[in-house]
Amino acid sequence: MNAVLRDARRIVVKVGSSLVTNEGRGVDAEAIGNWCRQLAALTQQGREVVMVSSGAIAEGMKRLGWASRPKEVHELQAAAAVGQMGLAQMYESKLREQGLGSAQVLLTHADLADRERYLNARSTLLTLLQHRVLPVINENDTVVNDEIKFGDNDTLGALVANLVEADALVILTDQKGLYSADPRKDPDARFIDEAIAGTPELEAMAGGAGSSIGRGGMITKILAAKRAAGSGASTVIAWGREPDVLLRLAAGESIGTALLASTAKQAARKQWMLDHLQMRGAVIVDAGAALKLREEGKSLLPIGVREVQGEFHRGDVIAVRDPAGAELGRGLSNYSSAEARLIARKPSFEIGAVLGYAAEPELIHRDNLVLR
Ligand SMILES: Nc1ncnc2c1ncn2[C@@H]1O[C@H](COP(=O)(O)OP(=O)(O)O)[C@@H](O)[C@H]1O
Ligand SMILES: N[C@@H](CCC(=O)OP(=O)(O)O)C(=O)O
Repeated sequence: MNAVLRDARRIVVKVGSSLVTNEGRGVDAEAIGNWCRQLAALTQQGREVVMVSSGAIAEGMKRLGWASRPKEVHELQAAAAVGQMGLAQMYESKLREQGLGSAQVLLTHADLADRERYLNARSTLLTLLQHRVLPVINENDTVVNDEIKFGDNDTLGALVANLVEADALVILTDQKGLYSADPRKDPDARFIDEAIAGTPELEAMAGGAGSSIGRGGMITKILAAKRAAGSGASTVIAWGREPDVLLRLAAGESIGTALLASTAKQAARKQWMLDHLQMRGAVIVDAGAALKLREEGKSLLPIGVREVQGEFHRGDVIAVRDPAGAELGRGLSNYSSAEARLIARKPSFEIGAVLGYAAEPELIHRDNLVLR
C-alpha cells in the first residue's frame, strides 16, 4: 500500500516527451485521452490536478519534417512554438471530452525566480483550480536561452509543485520507475519501490536520458523529487502507459517508485520562505490583529495595519510587529509598501476603490505567514 497519492488533495502530474509523442512519432492522442480520462476521475474525487506536459519540441520537429533534433537553440525554439500548438490543442479537446476546462500556462525559470511573478503565477494557477479548470503547463521555450532553461520538465514539475503547494508530484515516464542503474544498460538493475527523497545514494543510481527524445533522464527526476520534498510533496515515478496508473495510485496501489518527503507540507513551505527570501520592510499591526494572527492563525488584513515601515514590493518578505514593536512573524506581502500605506486601516472591500484594482483581500495570506 502506497499512500502518496491516496491522501493527496492537490497533485502535479508530469509527462515526458517520449510518452506524449510516442517516441517522437507525433502527439499520442490515445495516451493523452487516457490520462485526461483519469484526470477527470481524480477531479471527480475532489482532487485538484495540474498537468506539466513536455513534447512541444518533439511534436514541432515532426510537423516541420525534421528527422533529427537541431543543435541551434533558435531552431529548437521554433520547433517548440510549432509543436506547442498541437500539444495544447490535443489536451484541450481531450479534457473537453471529459467535461473539463483547460488552460495553457507557459513558464520560465526567470518567472519563478522573481518574487512578484512567482506570486502572480501562483495566484493564476490557484484561481484556475478554484474554477475547476485544469492547467496544462510547459516551459516557455521561445524566450529562454541555454543558461536559463529548465531544459527538462522534471525540474519545472517540481517548481510547480512548490508553487501550488501540491501534496504529491507524479512523474510519468517510459520506465516502471527508478532502478539501481539505467535498465537500458544494466540488465541486473534492481527496482526501487520506495526511498526518502533527497537520499544521496539515489543520485548515484540515476543515469541520463534513455531515448533521443527525452532530455533529463532519471537524475532530473531524482532531483525533482528532492526539490518537491522541500515544500513537503512526495513524488511517485511511474510508467505512463501502465493501465489506469493515476487511478490505481490514487486508490493506494503501489505502482512505480515512491520518493517520500520527510517534512510536513506547511512546515516545509514556511522554512523555505525563511531560508530563501530576504526581509524588506515591516508593518505594525494593532492589538486586535496581533491576537487574530497569534491565537486564531488568521491572515493579516489591511484593516489591522497601523504603520508601514521601509520600502518593499509585492512578493517581498516583511516583518509583522505588534504595537510594542515585538516581531510576531514574517510573511510574503501581497502589496507594495506604497500600496500598503494607502490601504492600511481600511476594510478589504475598499482596496479596489483606493488602488484602482484589488489583488487579494489580505495583506499577507496565512499560508504565506510564519509566526515566531
Ligand atoms: N536508474 C535508472 N532507472 C530508470 N531509468 C533510468 C535510470 N537511469 C537512467 N534512466 C533512463 O532515464 C530514461 C527516462 O528519462 P527521459 O528519457 O528523460 O524521459 P522523460 O521524457 O519521460 O523525461 C529511461 O528511459 C532510462 O533509460
Ligand atoms: N519544453 C520542452 C520539454 C523538454 C523535455 O524534453 O522534457 P522531458 O521530456 O520531460 O525530459 C518540450 O515541450 O519539448
